Amino acid sequence: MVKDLDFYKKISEASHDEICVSDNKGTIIYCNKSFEQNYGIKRKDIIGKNVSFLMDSGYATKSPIPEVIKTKCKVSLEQDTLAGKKLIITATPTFDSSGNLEYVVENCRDITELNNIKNTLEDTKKQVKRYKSEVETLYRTTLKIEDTVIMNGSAMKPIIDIVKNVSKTNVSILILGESGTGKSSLARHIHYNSKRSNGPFITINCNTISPHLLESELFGYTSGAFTGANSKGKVGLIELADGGTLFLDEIGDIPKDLQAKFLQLIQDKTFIPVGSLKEKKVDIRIISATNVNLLDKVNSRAFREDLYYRLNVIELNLPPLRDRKENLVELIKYYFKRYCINFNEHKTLSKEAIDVISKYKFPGNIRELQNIIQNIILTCNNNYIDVDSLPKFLLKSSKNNFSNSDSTSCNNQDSKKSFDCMIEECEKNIIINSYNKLKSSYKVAKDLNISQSKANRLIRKYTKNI
Ligand SMILES: Nc1ncnc2c1ncn2[C@@H]1O[C@H](COP(=O)(O)OP(=O)(O)OP(=O)(O)O)[C@@H](O)[C@H]1O
Repeated sequence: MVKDLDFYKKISEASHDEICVSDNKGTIIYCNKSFEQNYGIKRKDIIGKNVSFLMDSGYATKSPIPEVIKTKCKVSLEQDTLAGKKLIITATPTFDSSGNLEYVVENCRDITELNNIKNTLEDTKKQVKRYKSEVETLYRTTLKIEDTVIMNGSAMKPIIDIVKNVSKTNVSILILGESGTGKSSLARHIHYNSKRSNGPFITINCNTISPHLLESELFGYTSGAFTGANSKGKVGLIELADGGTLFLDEIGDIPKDLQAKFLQLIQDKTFIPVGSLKEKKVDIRIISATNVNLLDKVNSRAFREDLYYRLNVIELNLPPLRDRKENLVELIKYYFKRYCINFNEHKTLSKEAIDVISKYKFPGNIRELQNIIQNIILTCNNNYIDVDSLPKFLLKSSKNNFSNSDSTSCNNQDSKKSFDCMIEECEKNIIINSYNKLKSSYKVAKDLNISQSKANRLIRKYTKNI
């Protein structure tokens, strides 16, 4: 059925997209209603004028029509109008029966809203990034996570040298050391000195999340993955670490059934959320830490050997504080100054007092040192803190350490006696340190895994003069 001109005019007028037609010289001969809205100009003011009028009078910044006239080909471009619209214009040539250019038909889509959505999305992405870093800052402040890492001294030098070399790479690092030696602090130090420092630093403590929640907390889950799950699904901690560092603390406590999933994560940086069939990829650096002997766990088949070697590309062994003499002195000075500022105290610690404190064995490492320094600042009434103002257990431990070396040398002639004597001295130090720290025979028994009657007997034997 042949339709009349009115029919085509109606269609063109109803079109949400702009339609504009010029002749082969660029003179506008038709435009629909959307054109008026896009450019903020009445049809009567443009029809019969050359398209260049739009640019000359500032209604538009460019037009594809001159280019189509020149090339006789279809041209598309993006443009901003005086009316504040963002448009995508496609101009197509039409030809007469002899192949000569007859008209240029412009079709134009308003993408202002789409563009706004795109900008909002970008803003949201930026905000998410900002929130991530704010959460990290809050987390660090709430948990009073210390940023300063004091790593001077000969015992720490080999570690610092390795850290300098590996910080800029993406290799996996395994940090070993007793509790409180600074494994988490070192992991953060590596992250904040790496190319990933602007990305997130996410810590997962493998023994604090309950084993049946661990997989979904780490790898996330899809909607309806299990009863009680959030209906929208949840992004796991591993995905939150994308672009940054994932710190796996207490790595030795990863349940055996999750170790294969971790192996895939470390090898290919991919994982499958709980309840999903689709693999996800993340860009992460993995640092792990433990205070247990992981090789023992490998030997007893509690820890996968292949996972152990993937985690342990670089191994850093943090020595206990008692083996870091120069570092220990710096730490005493640093924390004394820091806590004096915190407590608004103006106190000084004598050189001799520092010497006595540094002879203590610090079984609880830096964490114990922090407690002892706070205790000294808050319990000592003098502003100048000398040896005689220090807690008794520090003086005792300092004397014990001197007498230790005496007893060893004086018994050198009688090797049997010397050996027994050394064993006794060790026992004495362990009991005194534990009792001074825990102040209860019940806790000492638990700490040292001995019966309470044995703990009582040894405490009586070694502490009668305290
Ligand atoms: N090199 C350092 N200089 C100054 N302070 C440090 C240093 N290393 C650790 N600390 C501080 O010592 C405390 C214990 O450190 P951290 O938590 O890193 O030890 P850890 O070995 O990870 O302990 P755990 O095995 O119990 O988790 C923290 O308050 C930390 O800020």
